[in-house]
Amino acid sequence: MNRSETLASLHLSARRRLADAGIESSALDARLIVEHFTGTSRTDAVLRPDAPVADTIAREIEAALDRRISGEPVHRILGYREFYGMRLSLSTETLEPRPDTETLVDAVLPFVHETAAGEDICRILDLGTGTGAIALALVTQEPRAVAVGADISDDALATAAANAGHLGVSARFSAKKSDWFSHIDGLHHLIVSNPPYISSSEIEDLQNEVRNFDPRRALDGGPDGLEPYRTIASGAARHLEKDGLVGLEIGHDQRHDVTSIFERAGYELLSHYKDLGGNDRVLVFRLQARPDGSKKTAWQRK
Ligand SMILES: C[S@@+](CC[C@H](N)C(=O)[O-])C[C@H]1O[C@@H](n2cnc3c(N)ncnc32)[C@H](O)[C@@H]1O
Repeated sequence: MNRSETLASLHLSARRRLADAGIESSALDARLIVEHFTGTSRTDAVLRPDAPVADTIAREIEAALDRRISGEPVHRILGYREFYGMRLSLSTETLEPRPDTETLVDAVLPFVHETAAGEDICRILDLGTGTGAIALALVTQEPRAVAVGADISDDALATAAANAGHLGVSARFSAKKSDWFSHIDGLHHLIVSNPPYISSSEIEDLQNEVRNFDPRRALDGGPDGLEPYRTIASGAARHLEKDGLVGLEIGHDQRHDVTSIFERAGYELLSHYKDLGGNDRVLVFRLQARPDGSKKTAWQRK
């Protein structure tokens, strides 16, 4: 790039560099990078194409394009990713939240609203919270909801707490260090989790962008990818309110395995959901045992 750049020339050269390097999403990634480092929007690119861009900024963009070309995902370079309409900061030990995970939020949100309407509160536990994505989406959508976001990573917990602060929901979100349930107290109406669910041996086959930039601890579900589900199935009942639910993201081929793990632990599958790509992605369970004969709520009968 030469050193007397305008917004339009930078957009064009960035797009060309990424396309020439064979980056699949070159147009989008180039736009996101240029907008981020110049602090401009799509409207600026249309209304002020000749706006001059300082050399220092052009050099930052060049460095970001180099990182993208060497395989780093664009949102890692930007340091944030949008999830459920929120801008969430990322850090070294957080997974980039994925659009598929929004399916889990959509699946449990009606229950969160219903519980909050009936109880004036809905207590949520998000196991393996990462950036806080799932818990923060739920508490921002339901003002009476409160959430504990648990993770084993200090870095992830600090990031989740900072994200809660930026979203103005710190009073209703607490980040808690816990090895799954090890440091969790109290009863929750809803337990949600998108645990690591890739088998250890499959991790080496993942796309470079996932394997090299998402933290291994966020991906590795043990020898068969199911270990975290076994741990959650065996511990959840001690932390669930009566009539509480467990909502889980799963790998596309794990519906039957995860269902039998939870059925063996005394749960029944209430519903399952596919992601936008048509893959099995979310399971919602409730405890089978109902010794007091209490009825399912309207939401649970749907
Ligand atoms: C697939 S990521 C999900 C992150 C986030 N919930 C999301 O959906 O974007 C799994 C998360 O589980 C956390 N984790 C891994 N092992 C854990 C454990 N033993 N106890 C608690 N959290 C754990 C990882 O640090 C990571 O943040």
